[in-house]
Amino acid sequence: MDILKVLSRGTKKSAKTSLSGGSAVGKLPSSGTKTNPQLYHDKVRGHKRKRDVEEAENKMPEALPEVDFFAPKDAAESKPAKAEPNKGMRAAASPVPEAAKLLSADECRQLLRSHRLKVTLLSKREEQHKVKKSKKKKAVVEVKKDKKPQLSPQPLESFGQLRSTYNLSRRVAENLLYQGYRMPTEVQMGSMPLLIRPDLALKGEEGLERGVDLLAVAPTGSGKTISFLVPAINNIMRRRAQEKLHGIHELEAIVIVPTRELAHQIVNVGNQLVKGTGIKVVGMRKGMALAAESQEIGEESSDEEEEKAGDSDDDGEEEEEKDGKPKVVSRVDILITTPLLLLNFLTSRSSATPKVLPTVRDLILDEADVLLDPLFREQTLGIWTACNSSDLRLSFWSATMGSNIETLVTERLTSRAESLGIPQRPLVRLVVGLKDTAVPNIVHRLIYTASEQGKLLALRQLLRPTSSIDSGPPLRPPFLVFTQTIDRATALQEELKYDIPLEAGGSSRIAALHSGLPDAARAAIMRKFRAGEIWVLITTDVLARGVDFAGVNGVLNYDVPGSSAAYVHRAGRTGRAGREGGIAVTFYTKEDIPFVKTVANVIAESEKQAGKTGEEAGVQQWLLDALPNVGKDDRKKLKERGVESRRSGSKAKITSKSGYERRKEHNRRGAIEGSKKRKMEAEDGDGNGNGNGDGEWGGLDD
Ligand SMILES: Nc1ncnc2c1ncn2[C@@H]1O[C@H](COP(=O)(O)OP(=O)(O)OP(=O)(O)O)[C@@H](O)[C@H]1O
Repeated sequence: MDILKVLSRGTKKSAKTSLSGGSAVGKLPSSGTKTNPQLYHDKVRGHKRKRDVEEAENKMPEALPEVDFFAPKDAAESKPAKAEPNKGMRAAASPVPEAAKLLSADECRQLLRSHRLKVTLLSKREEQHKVKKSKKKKAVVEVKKDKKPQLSPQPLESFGQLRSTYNLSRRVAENLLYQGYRMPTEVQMGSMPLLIRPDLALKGEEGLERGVDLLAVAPTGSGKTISFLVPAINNIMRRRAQEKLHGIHELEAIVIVPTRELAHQIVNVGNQLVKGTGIKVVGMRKGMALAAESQEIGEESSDEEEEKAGDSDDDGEEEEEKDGKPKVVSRVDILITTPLLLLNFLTSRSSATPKVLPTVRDLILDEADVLLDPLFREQTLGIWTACNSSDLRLSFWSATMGSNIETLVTERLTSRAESLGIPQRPLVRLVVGLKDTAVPNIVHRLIYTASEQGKLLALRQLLRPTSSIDSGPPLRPPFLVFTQTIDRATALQEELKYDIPLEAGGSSRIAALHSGLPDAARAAIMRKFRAGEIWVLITTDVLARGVDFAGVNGVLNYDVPGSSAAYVHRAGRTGRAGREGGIAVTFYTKEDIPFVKTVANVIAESEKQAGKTGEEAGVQQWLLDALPNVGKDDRKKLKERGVESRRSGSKAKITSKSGYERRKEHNRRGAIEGSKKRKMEAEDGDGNGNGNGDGEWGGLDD
């Protein structure tokens, strides 16, 4: 069914011409056109880069799997033609090894610079001096007066190098290639060598070649997930091969994420990458227990149960434990969890002291800035403390990272080393592009709608454009709509559910997902949205971070986000992996004017980065000049609570009914309830009605 045609029913122009002029449709993220996932592939680098790309493409096996962006992962798996085109496919997909070759210091520097990759050593001054000295011994370090030293580690030029130069497990390399990736994204270029073979990536850097802790800041949708999963998997395999530990399972890596949806997604990606390696990637669930120190090991779960836990390839519709007893999962190598779930297990009452996880060597914080924000901080730090191995390697990942988070991480690493009496591992920061800006390949629109009613009208117009593209930016389904609160998400869904024509699926095409829903309902909605059954998904910030819907064409901030970081993450749900044509629209009303400059600034900065000026820009200079600055206190309040008037009261309501209609409806409801009550009281023989009754429903306060 043609979504565009149905949604534009009743318009004079054809869907093709009236919506976006035909050719633009081909460029939408949902069209699945192959794109270059590298965001910064400027032509200045010219011939060399171009040749690299051609080489990478020539090396690809012919029978690559097709990517169907909306196929649910399990459905895609079950289609033999797509999942395993022929038996020899995996063998054919083996990456072609390239001769091991390291770039010179100058080449490294040039390549990193051309991809806007900046690598900085963030360790203590004494350590910097050490590095400074090592410069004489041909180290690749630039130390400028008071500035932190820049490093130029070996960048990953192609996935083939992972095998040849960095000795990645053949199986993992094949699994990676089988995903259909052709070339590494910038964050993969910068981080994978550092995490897989620091001795090679940082050859010549005294004190760094034994490994570093990493703080990586890279745009949304730039492939951070495999950047941390592949090294984590490979490190487990390498250590076990070296120590001749075959067929064992031990919890060696933990990935902490802020939401269940993101956890399920990472489990799915992990399961693709560990196929055939014997490694188990498991998502933490309520009531699940792990083999941890100071814990009495209970009855082991059956293999069947473990298979289920490890191989679930969905959005998390697993069954909860039925008997209420915790299930001991002894066969876990990599655990993906939200902070509270794991902390609850570590501090559960079954043991007097909190449990520790001494076997964990890799602790990964995905969306680290939110995990270390006051909201999650105690929980995250609790897990960090429980991982007490002296070999622990930490990595922190996000598209946004405030300097307060950097300071917190640095201090924590120092105090951890001191309390365990171990040398502090150097901390390296990797930044792709300009920190804290939105992904450069999307379009931004900031639209003034004056009032709440105006927002509804504007959204209806976007859903069913009736004239030309001048009437609004081309926001095409499937798209996400973000509201400030759960109540508003639910109300907006109620309001819009009849806006999609019945023959197009009607109300089933629109859904609301928020943390107030049970797990199973959340998972079902995720699955349907991925499958293309839901076209408009209304949500809160619960889906703002990390969640990867490859073919989402746009994002609508129905309510302004509470911070610039929230804007970057919400907008980043479109334009994933370098896809062009994504759009982020933000509505604002009179009430938002005191706060909207935060968003306007981040849009302006992102567009400057992307080289968009003048007419192309979503925020004009005059608007930036006209909007009032947002004070520090207001910024804080906005981040914590959003726009106050939208939390409760009449302004918080989303409805197209007038105040008069709503009062009438409310009174009618009240009258029915009152009459029922009176009837019941009469039946009970209490004719006085206890003084309640009609007085309870005095109408709405507007
Ligand atoms: N080298 C690559 N080439 C093409 N696509 C890639 C590559 N690496 C990852 N991807 C795809 O890019 C998409 C985004 O990846 P991922 O979810 O890891 O992004 P992210 O950087 O973690 O984003 P966010 O900051 O929103 O969490 C995924 O669909 C993934 O399959």
